[in-house]
Amino acid sequence: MAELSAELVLVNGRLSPIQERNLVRRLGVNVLDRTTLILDIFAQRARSHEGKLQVELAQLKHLSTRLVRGWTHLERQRGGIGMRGPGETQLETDRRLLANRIRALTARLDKVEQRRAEGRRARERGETPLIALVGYTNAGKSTLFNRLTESAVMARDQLFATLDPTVRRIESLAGSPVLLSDTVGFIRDLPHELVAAFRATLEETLGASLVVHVIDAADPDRARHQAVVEEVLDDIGAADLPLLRVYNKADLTDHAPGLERDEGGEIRAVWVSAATGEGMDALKRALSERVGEGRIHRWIDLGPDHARLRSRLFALGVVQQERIDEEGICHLEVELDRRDARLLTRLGGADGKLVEEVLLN
Ligand SMILES: Nc1nc2c(ncn2[C@@H]2O[C@H](COP(=O)(O)OP(=O)(O)OP(=O)(O)O)[C@@H](O)[C@H]2O)c(=O)[nH]1
Ligand SMILES: [Mg+2]
Repeated sequence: MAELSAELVLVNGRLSPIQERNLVRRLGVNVLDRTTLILDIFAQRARSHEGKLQVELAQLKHLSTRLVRGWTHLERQRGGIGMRGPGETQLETDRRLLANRIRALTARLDKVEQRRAEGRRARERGETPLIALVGYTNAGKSTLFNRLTESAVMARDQLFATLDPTVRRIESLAGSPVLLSDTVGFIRDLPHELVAAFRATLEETLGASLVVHVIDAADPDRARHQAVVEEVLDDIGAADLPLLRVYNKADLTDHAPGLERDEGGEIRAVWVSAATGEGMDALKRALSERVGEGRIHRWIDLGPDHARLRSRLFALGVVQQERIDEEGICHLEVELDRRDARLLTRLGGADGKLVEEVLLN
């Protein structure tokens, strides 16, 4: 946390134009607000093509809001960013060029995102369950990811060490293969431009069968950071996915590594140290116990009045086999996420009721 907070003391909050100009003079830089700073860090960390595009786009969008709002007083001091058209002030030229670049980047990002969505759908069709690691920045997600996959994703004591989602296949975690994803860390008061920029990345999480919330157990701000992450999950619509809380860095606390269960025997949390490897067996047990939980695998019988439901199930690609008996009743073997089943209840009427009774019970 140290890296950013020293600078934040200086720049947090909105500055008046006069304060801003004085700071520009004193420091000789234009990096003056929290968003610009975070974006700067993001720009240094982005590795993938998509990550770089997302950061550049967010930077330009942010710059353009500042051009409109607060930069007129700096107009004469700056060189500007391109050739001035006839009768244009420098500010107008800057705005026009920015708008062009933003459009071009948006178009390129749309394409990249489309390709990634296709990849995600292909994965879903493949039906290998996805476990998504999420958590506040610096909680230890990448270290844990490396432990679980025995791979070497960059783990560092710095904010946003990971910007691009990484997905690996683990052959034998829950007895059967699973996919594990490591994603960008969340942060308190993430400026809304950034939430928008990384929405696509965060939405990877929505495809997960199990969300693993990695929490830095030794963080003095633990409760607040934990709440922030769960609010963001709520925001992107991931609140009703199965969630497992993992308290990492147990080595820095008095708490023993291992499983915590509630009175009903349900796993409440797991304490681990990704750094020392303590608690990893307990974590693996918890993951395999919980990952199947969000899946429904059963037979459903559909009469002729359930044609709509039948076609929706086929469209979702969740039908494993179909047998039609002499009375014309379709017996379908389906395997799907509880979440998808819940969405199907929106069909309402007899279809919704059947989903409720047969799939969700
Ligand atoms: N003592 C201790 N340190 C740990 C543990 N797990 C991770 N760390 C350290 O915590 C720091 C952050 O770890 P990362 O794995 O990069 O954290 P992250 O959540 O991926 O961070 P971002 O990608 O920035 O969101 C690194 O210095 C790790 O070495 C642990 O169990 N114990
Ligand atoms: Mg990381």
